[in-house]
Amino acid sequence: MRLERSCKHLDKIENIGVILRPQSPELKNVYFKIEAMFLEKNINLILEENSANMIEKQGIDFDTLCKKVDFLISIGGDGTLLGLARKAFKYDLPVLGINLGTLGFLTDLSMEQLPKFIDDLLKDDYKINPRMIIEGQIKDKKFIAFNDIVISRKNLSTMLEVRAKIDKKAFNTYFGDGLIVSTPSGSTAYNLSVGGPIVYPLTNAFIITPIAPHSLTQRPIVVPADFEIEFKVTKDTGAVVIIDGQELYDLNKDEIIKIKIATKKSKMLHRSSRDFFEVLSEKLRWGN
Ligand SMILES: NC(=O)c1ccc[n+]([C@@H]2O[C@H](COP(=O)([O-])OP(=O)(O)OC[C@H]3O[C@@H](n4cnc5c(N)ncnc54)[C@H](O)[C@@H]3O)[C@@H](O)[C@H]2O)c1
Ligand SMILES: Nc1ncnc2c1ncn2[C@@H]1O[C@H](COP(=O)(O)OP(=O)(O)OP(=O)(O)O)[C@@H](O)[C@H]1O
Repeated sequence: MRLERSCKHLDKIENIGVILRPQSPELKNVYFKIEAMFLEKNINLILEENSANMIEKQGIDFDTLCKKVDFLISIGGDGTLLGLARKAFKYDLPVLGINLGTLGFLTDLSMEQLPKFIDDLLKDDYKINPRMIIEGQIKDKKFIAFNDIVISRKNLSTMLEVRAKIDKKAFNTYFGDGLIVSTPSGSTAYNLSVGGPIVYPLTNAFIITPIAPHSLTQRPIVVPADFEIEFKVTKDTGAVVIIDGQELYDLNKDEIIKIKIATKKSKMLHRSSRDFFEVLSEKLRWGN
């Protein structure tokens, strides 16, 4: 398909690391089914230790796991895959999502599609898409986001005032509930709910979308991937920064959060037939 880019394929497929959705011991039987499907093709699954403990199996810690495996599988929903993609990023390992969650927008495969996918995998028929990652920094604390970084008001009864600079030049002051800085992959998450644009996942850009802005002219803006952005909360009303809905930091008055696109990309393993517009149609009911 046009615009599709693929990373280098895997050198070998012998060992795969597995992470299960937390607090879901009911995934035990599903895991055994998946393990049997891979074992039949002489591929070993190795469980990460927290997932293993949850279903009373043996596992190894995440760092050791990443040194042993050829790629990683998340079994759960989008949240589990997001958590895994963020952790796998520094090891440069591709991640595949098997969907046992509710929406499963990012997760590629259903249990029904898995047997064919394993056959295709062994025929080198799959794709590894590069996904843009956002890097954020507040003082010395650095973090990464796959979907989005949200600057949100902490106090429900007051409005947030956030000054924004692009490439060190002031460009806007946002008044409202906050704002979302989203990657193209994250554009279909919170960004979409507050009226932001859907951006094709492999586009080289990121999106700044105000949340409930108190001005009719405040609109989402799509900016090139090499811009560096800074935000500063200018009133003492209390603000929080939320990364992919999973990590949270306070942002005090006059503290600066710096945001830019990481030079490295995250790697998502997909069926070669996966098509973004089909996902929109199936999951978001486009055209229905
Ligand atoms: N009002 C909202 O829509 C809202 C509010 C808070 C957070 N979020 C989103 O939730 C994300 C975290 O997801 P989660 O699954 O861990 O939490 P969650 O379980 O609270 O899920 C939020 C929903 O967003 C979906 N989702 C997540 N990433 C997506 C993506 N890239 N494209 C389309 N849908 C996606 C999930 O499947 C789920 O249905 C955050 O990154 C943020 O974007 C959305
Ligand atoms: N590694 C993780 N770190 C933090 N939270 C996580 C992690 N994995 C999963 N969660 C959280 O657990 C909850 C449920 O997980 P998940 O999103 O995978 O399932 P779901 O909600 O059934 O599926 P979906 O997100 O596709 O609707 C989510 O709120 C998610 O953010």
